[in-house]
Amino acid sequence: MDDKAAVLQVKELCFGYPERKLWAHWSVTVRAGATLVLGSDGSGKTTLLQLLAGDVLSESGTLTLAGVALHEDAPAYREQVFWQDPRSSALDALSVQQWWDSLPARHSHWDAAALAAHVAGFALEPHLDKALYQLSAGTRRKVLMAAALASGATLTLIDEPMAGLDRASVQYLQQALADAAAQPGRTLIVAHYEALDGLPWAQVIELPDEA
Ligand SMILES: Nc1ncnc2c1ncn2[C@@H]1O[C@H](COP(=O)(O)OP(=O)(O)OP(=O)(O)O)[C@@H](O)[C@H]1O
Repeated sequence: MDDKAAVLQVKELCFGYPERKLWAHWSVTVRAGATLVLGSDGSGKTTLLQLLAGDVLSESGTLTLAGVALHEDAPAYREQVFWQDPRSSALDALSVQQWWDSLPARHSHWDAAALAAHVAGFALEPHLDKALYQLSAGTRRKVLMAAALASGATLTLIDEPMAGLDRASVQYLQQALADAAAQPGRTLIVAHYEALDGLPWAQVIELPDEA
């Protein structure tokens, strides 16, 4: 692979939980566009996204995003990343609009026009003043996807995008993901348990099943 096209380089990553070794000296190069992390339940998809976000630190190895190494300048690395764990309750008390309003300060390429398009595409208008804890799982997921897509981040990490989505939203999401992945300088890494046909994956990273 041409290293000039590499956006994210993972070298010699080692990480595991006490009862589950997940990566031993694992290396991968991710290019711009959309990459699928494919794995069954418990294969480590969420953990990998947390590591790539710099949210969980590896035991050893290096992560370099657009030339910035996590171990050398963690704030500059993290500034380039959009990651929100869908299972986290940290944002529960905020309204949808309050959470979104906090994001342009963190993401310098935030695209307000794109967010407005995603509000329409996911039919989110009636939910903007509700607190996140009041939302159904599917609506919460759409709120998160709208932010991820509008973030303009160099690296956007998305966990299980289709969970709880109605058919119309799945179709909208597929198109919106493809459009975001075509934006110059953006890399989207999407974790899912099956192939998600219909998206122009630049790369597929398969994780082995839990032993
Ligand atoms: N904080 C933790 N402490 C200990 N073990 C953990 C922790 N988080 C995850 N694990 C274990 O690590 C493995 C990978 O979990 P992870 O959630 O990353 O997988 P996943 O592919 O996202 O699965 P799922 O889709 O079921 O969430 C599993 O065996 C899980 O039980």
